[in-house]
Amino acid sequence: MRVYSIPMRTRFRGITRREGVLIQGPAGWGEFSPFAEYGPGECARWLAAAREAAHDGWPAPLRETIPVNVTIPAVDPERAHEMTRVSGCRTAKVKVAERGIDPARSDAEDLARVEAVRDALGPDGRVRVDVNGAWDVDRAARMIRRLDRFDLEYVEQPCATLEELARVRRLVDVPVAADESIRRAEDPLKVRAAGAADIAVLKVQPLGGVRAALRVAEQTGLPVVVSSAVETSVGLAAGLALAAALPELPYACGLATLSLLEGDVVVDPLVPVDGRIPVRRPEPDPGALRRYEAGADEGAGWRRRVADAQALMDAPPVIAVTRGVMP
Ligand SMILES: O=C(O)CCC(=O)c1ccccc1C(=O)O
Ligand SMILES: [Mg+2]
Repeated sequence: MRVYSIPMRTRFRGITRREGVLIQGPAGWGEFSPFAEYGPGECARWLAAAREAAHDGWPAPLRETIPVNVTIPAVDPERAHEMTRVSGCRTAKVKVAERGIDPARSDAEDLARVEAVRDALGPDGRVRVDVNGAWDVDRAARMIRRLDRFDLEYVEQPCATLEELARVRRLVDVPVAADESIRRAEDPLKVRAAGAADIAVLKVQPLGGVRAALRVAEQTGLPVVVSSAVETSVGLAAGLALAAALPELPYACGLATLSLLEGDVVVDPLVPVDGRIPVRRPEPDPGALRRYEAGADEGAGWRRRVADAQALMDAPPVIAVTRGVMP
């Protein structure tokens, strides 16, 4: 087990270093990198994904390369333009509604950032925005209409609840994608029943592995966008395996996130070439693992997190009988 700590190039979700654990098993390496605010219950699913990678491997791929979007954090318009241009991607996902700033200023900055990204891509590029649930229904309807001046492919998680997503979906023409409503929900399948989304954003670690995510894809019946949790190439490889195994892949995936990190644990990172990432599984490099090895305190904290998640996974499922959603 190796614990890594890699500085972020750009602040993302309020974090400036990405940390996690890499485990090795007979099938290869797996990544366990839940964000700091996730408790043991959620972490157990992230650990199941790492165990699948290390012990079972993944279903056979149906495609050799995966089209991807560049991910643009809440940066100024000049930086957003530059990041889009150098990515080589023809689809961009722009983060909007950054927390902790005054809404009027945030709305103006979001419009300027999306305008810059549209300018960098030209008229045939695709632009989607990710709100991470920050808007209420009125602000969502108003902002989606204003941002759609720059022609939006879809809007990801405009509001926090399923009920709000369903209302926004009826108010605007831009398709709605659900992310947190799937990845942090007790029952990811409620999204479809609620009529809350046109598209499902699926992430391997929060859903408990490639096979678990494939089951969610099948059961929601919605078109899927595979996205990363901002992982090293070890974690990204699992996302590529999911994208490669899906029967249909109509959208570019959010797997081009390595450029948000200052480095990686492999020597041949999973980065896009002409907007696509080849489906492969690079091995961690001993030198890179040493370079980004976490300090003793962080290492001890992560070992404890793994042990806590492990204990929960091995314990008998106390609530399984009342849930009725077990596969
Ligand atoms: O989808 C992408 O383009 C990149 C991944 C991404 O945005 C993300 C990464 C880590 C945590 C949350 C999110 C998110 O989609 O909200
Ligand atoms: Mg999202």
